[in-house]
Amino acid sequence: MTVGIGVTGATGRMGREVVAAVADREDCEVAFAVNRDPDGGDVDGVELEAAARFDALLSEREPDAVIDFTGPESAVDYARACAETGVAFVTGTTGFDDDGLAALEDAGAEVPILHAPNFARGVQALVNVVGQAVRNLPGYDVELVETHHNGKRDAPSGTANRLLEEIEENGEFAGRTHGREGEAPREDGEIGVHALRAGDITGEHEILLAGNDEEVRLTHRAEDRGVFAAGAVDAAVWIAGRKAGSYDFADVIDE
Ligand SMILES: NC(=O)C1=CN([C@@H]2O[C@H](COP(=O)(O)OP(=O)(O)OC[C@H]3O[C@@H](n4cnc5c(N)ncnc54)[C@H](OP(=O)(O)O)[C@@H]3O)[C@@H](O)[C@H]2O)C=CC1
Ligand SMILES: O=C(O)C1=N[C@H](C(=O)O)C[C@H](O)C1
Repeated sequence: MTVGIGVTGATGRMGREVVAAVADREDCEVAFAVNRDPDGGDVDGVELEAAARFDALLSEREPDAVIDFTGPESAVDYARACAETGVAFVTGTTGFDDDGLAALEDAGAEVPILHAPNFARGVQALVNVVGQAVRNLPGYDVELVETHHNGKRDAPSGTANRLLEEIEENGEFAGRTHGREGEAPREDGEIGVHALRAGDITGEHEILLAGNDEEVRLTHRAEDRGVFAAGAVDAAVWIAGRKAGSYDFADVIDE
């Protein structure tokens, strides 16, 4: 079976990668690719359609899944449209507020929804090991540094927030300190969080644990956005045809 995939934000940094990743595989095909101002253009030879026609395209082309890397507002709109038409929805978009996350959860009651802040398999491995490191090193100072390109909207990154949740679940901490300035000595138990934005850096996350005259640095560096696109396409192929529910990238990897 060939999995038909609709792509949103198709002219974005990630949308382009997703179209290319789908085209590279034999088990799926692009059902449609939308952006807000298609202007007769294409991505990798795939004709662009107007995002305003998204709902109509779901009915006309009947994709098995949609892959979305856009912004939190549009991702929620796209998820709702998929829920109404019975199409599975995979989103790598980050920066959702609580209402946005709740809207994705609601859509998951109608169709399969998979939301992951990072589709790199190495990041999933990092999430798994960071909890163990924190458990093994109680009382060590923890700092997280994430570095991304200068066009990124949200900070800290979705991945950083996921890693912070894992850190907090596995140790006793006083809270997060976002950057430091002026008279700002480190408080016991705080987790320092630092977001760097420069150039076209794909995405780096480092957790530093220090104490007891030693330091541990756990680092993931994505060298190409293709790694995220490949994971998202794996997720779309995996989710197509599944029952309604809210899924995670760990479900794809662990199966
Ligand atoms: N989970 C993961 O592995 C990864 C997640 N991301 C996340 O993916 C998202 C997109 O990142 P990136 O590709 O770099 O961003 P870009 O800004 O390069 O692209 C975003 C695309 O989304 C579209 N878009 C934005 N807002 C709207 C809207 N209101 N309605 C319709 N379309 C909209 C834009 O479309 P148009 O061209 O029409 O303006 C644009 O093509 C971010 O949230 C980022 O954090 C990024 C990389 C990996
Ligand atoms: O915006 C990006 O580029 C990325 N965003 C994701 C995030 O916010 O964690 C994942 C990746 O690091 C790239």
